[in-house]
Amino acid sequence: MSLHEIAAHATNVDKQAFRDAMASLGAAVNIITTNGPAGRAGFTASAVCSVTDAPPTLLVCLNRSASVYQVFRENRQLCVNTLAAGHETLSTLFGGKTPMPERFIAADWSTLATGSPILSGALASFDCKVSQMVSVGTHDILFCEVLALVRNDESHGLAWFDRGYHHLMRQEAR
Ligand SMILES: NC(=O)C1=CN([C@@H]2O[C@H](COP(=O)(O)OP(=O)(O)OC[C@H]3O[C@@H](n4cnc5c(N)ncnc54)[C@H](O)[C@@H]3O)[C@@H](O)[C@H]2O)C=CC1
Ligand SMILES: Cc1cc2nc3c(=O)[nH]c(=O)nc-3n(C[C@H](O)[C@H](O)[C@H](O)COP(=O)(O)O)c2cc1C
Repeated sequence: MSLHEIAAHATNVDKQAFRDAMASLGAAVNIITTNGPAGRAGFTASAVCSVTDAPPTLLVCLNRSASVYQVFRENRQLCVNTLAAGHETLSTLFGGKTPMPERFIAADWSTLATGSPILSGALASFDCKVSQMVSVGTHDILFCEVLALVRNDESHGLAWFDRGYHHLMRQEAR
């Protein structure tokens, strides 16, 4: 019996029950981009989290069956672009099935340290090198060390909650 089979037998919680419960965890929405020897690619991700500030590191969970997987695996550098209110259409474009050139043509991009695309108007863009990749089930966890970043403190935020987009308003100036 493989480790995966043991894990599947050890729980009575099926995939759908897990997803239904996960739909109640609100999360930031991000477009993860890369450019390098393997080419340019990008996808939408809510599975992004801060790991440590020394060295500044975050993690991104990427499904190994995604069309973009090999490009990210080979480039080993990426940018986490945290989306702002108004980026819903862009998020859906990068959320699957759309050819890569059509995804990128829909917005303005620049570069910072690694050459990965930095999205104009993102709330924050974290330009990173991938320091470690760990496989868990269907996904790889990419640990990403932040080499450079830019912030935009003007726009409101965007959250993915209950399978839909929601705007997060900034506090009034205090
Ligand atoms: N971590 C991931 O890989 C995520 C994938 N998605 C994908 O986006 C599409 C739309 O998602 P929803 O409308 O939120 O409905 P959904 O019912 O597919 O997912 C509900 C929640 O379950 C979690 N989830 C979904 N698929 C997952 C996966 N393969 N591995 C780990 N967690 C997963 C996420 O927290 C998601 O928001 C689906 O195709 C889904 O697979 C969405 C969010 C996270
Ligand atoms: C709101 C939202 C959040 C998503 N979060 C993730 C994620 O965290 N990890 C992941 O591997 N895929 C996630 N996906 C799915 C990927 O964006 C999608 O599989 C990716 O664009 C690759 O699609 P493709 O294989 O058609 O190119 C998410 C999709 C949406 C709409």
